[in-house]
Amino acid sequence: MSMPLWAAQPPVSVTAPAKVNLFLHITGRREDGYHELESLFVFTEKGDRITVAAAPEFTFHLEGPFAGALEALGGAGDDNLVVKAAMLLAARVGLDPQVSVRLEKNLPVAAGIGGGSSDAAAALLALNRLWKLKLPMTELEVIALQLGADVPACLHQSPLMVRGIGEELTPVSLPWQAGILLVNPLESLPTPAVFKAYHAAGTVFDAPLEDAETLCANIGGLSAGSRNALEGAARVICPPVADVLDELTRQRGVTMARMSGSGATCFALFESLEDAQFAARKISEGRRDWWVMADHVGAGRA
Ligand SMILES: C[C@@](CO)(OP(=O)(O)O)[C@H](O)COP(=O)(O)OP(=O)(O)OC[C@H]1O[C@@H](n2ccc(N)nc2=O)[C@H](O)[C@@H]1O
Ligand SMILES: Nc1ncnc2c1ncn2[C@@H]1O[C@H](COP(=O)(O)OP(=O)(O)O)[C@@H](O)[C@H]1O
Repeated sequence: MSMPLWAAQPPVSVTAPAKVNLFLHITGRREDGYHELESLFVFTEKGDRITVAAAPEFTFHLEGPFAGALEALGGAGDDNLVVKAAMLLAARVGLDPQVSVRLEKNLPVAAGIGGGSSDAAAALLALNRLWKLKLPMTELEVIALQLGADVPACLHQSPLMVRGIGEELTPVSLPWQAGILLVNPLESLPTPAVFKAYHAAGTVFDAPLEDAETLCANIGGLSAGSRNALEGAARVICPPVADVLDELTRQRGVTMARMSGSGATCFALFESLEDAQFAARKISEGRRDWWVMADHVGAGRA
């Protein structure tokens, strides 16, 4: 098979960071069953890693500490969101997907931190560069939404207010930065199961916030004036969520602790990265069966 013109390009690598919902309100439900959200998304620096390179034919290679977990959930082949993203983008621009795609899976799977969504978004960003497509963000967002509700937001990799089912995006500039510690009890929690439990517990939708930007301007206000609407449901179907939150709340320098997305990953914000790293060491010593990751979040561009 002949090689395409862009075959001389060097490989492109893009990090797929963890997405953290600092708050997650559910404001309604559409007729197709999807929920309308109001949520503040922030992104870590560390995450999965996607590398794409020109190749004679399409290949997909999965590696990293959570490759086995993803394989067990059936995500090692054509169902991987990275593969789907590559196929969708190639079809959209009329190219043969002659590309090798490598995914280093460092983030836990089905964990409320959008690993799959972030991988799909990173694959779109990487291929947009490798294939020199220069598609604008707005066009990538339309393709991304076909891959999952969270995928358009994950293209941005910086703080956003997210509404609708995930397609209404407002970049926010947070006047603070914080250390963050993510902890997952290593029980995967599928998103649809959590939404189902949320309904079983009796639905009370959150009212849209009057001034979300002011609420997010400081962590105290954010903690007191918002919540994760799925946390109660996740605690019921996955009791270790409560243990993780108890452990996080107990750490030195914590300013806020909460679950992210549909769980089971929970996060704590700290005054500094050092405090988050200290707590990471302490928690991993006591709970070797949990996944922990310290990083920092905040700021962002307006
Ligand atoms: C809940 C959130 C919050 O950020 O995150 P995660 O916990 O998945 O990380 C997201 O909205 C998840 O987005 P994403 O993971 O892309 O969802 P999709 O694959 O599109 O949908 C998975 C399932 O979740 C439910 N779903 C998802 C999004 C939404 N706004 N309403 C829903 O009801 C539906 O049952 C759907 O079948
Ligand atoms: N690259 C990928 N990484 C993670 N999960 C993936 C990927 N591709 C497909 N999936 C599937 O998507 C589902 C949700 O995974 P993930 O995005 O990690 O969850 P969450 O949105 O709760 O954080 C999993 O059941 C998994 O099988």
